Amino acid sequence: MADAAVSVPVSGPECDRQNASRLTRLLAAPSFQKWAARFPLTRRFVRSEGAAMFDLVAGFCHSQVLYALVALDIPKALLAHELSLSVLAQQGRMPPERMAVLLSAAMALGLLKQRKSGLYALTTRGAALAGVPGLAGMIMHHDVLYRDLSDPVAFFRGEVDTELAAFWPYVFGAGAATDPANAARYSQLMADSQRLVADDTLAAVDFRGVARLMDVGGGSGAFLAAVGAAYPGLGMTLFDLPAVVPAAQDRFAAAGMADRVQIVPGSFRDQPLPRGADMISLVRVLYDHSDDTVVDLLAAAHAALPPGGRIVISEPMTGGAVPHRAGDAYFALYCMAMRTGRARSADRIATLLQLAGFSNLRLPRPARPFITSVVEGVR
Ligand SMILES: C[S@@+](CC[C@H](N)C(=O)[O-])C[C@H]1O[C@@H](n2cnc3c(N)ncnc32)[C@H](O)[C@@H]1O
Repeated sequence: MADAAVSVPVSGPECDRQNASRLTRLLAAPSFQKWAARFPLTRRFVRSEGAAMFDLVAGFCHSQVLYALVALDIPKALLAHELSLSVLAQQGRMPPERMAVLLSAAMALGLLKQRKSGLYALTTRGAALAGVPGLAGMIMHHDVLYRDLSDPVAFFRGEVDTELAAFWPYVFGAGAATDPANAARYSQLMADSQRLVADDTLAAVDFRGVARLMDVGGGSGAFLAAVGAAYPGLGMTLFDLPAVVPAAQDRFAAAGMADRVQIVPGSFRDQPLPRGADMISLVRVLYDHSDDTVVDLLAAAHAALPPGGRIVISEPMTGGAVPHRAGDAYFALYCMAMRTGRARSADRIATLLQLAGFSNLRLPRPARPFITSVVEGVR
């Protein structure tokens, strides 16, 4: 474990002892906490703050309960049948008393419930675990991020040789991302979770009047297939790495869209983007890359669009000046573990778009910031 010694300046613009001292120190004092926990006007607040603090303390156990449930396929099994402890223990190959601890933990987290008969069933939240596309896959690949975060101080200091970066080999450049098996693995994870992202992007952006949409870094085409289904007259271009795009052919053929889509293999780091589209989308692409790569990519998008052409960025974003849990306490860490990645606020993305020459920026309020947020601009 890395040492956590801190040295702070004793005075000056970087250290305000006066402000920090009064209320915060009072709140932290055990004697004040003891009094506030009993005083009728503060009692409820102190209890709920205590419970919220304990949730943070125990959050890593909650994640592992979730992981075990999914790894043991319990949500899927309970979607098909309500089951007894002994059946679940047998299926999980563990003693019933240990399975009972897991199931009680899942009940405490609101994922399972137990009938009077003793059978276990899914709650509404548990049903999401079984049914939300891509959620199980996302949870299962967290074993990698969990290892990367095992020494969090070293992680934040940048001293960990993170494993997550190897899961997304293109962060090391297009030349490192030529293995089709690896490309298929990450593309499947992305495609599985794309439906919700596409739903929220379609709700935030009006694609009417667009003749051709080019999805850059479009993976195996799940986003274009969703937009193409909603806008039957739309022409489409998919641009992604050569190891990735072959999977898109089958998707578009199965959706009866093959004649509407042009598939262009290539790397936006090494070549200009194809022209001919009047709208470009970048869905969950910018946050994989450093500012330098993003500046070049947005300039390439600007060059590829005609005047009046539109650009849409859709990806999970941070809260900027108002940090939020999904963006700032999850995606920001995830992107950091990818090494080249960086979660950005909508304002920061809007600034980068402006620097690339885009105007008329739109930042619609996201419906579900943990799924995606959107920023739109016009060339
Ligand atoms: C996180 S995935 C997102 C895929 C898809 N847009 C989605 O949301 O499901 C990032 C995509 O960018 C592609 N990509 C990364 N580097 C690239 C490059 N240099 N040129 C073209 N595509 C690239 C990857 O192959 C991958 O499909």
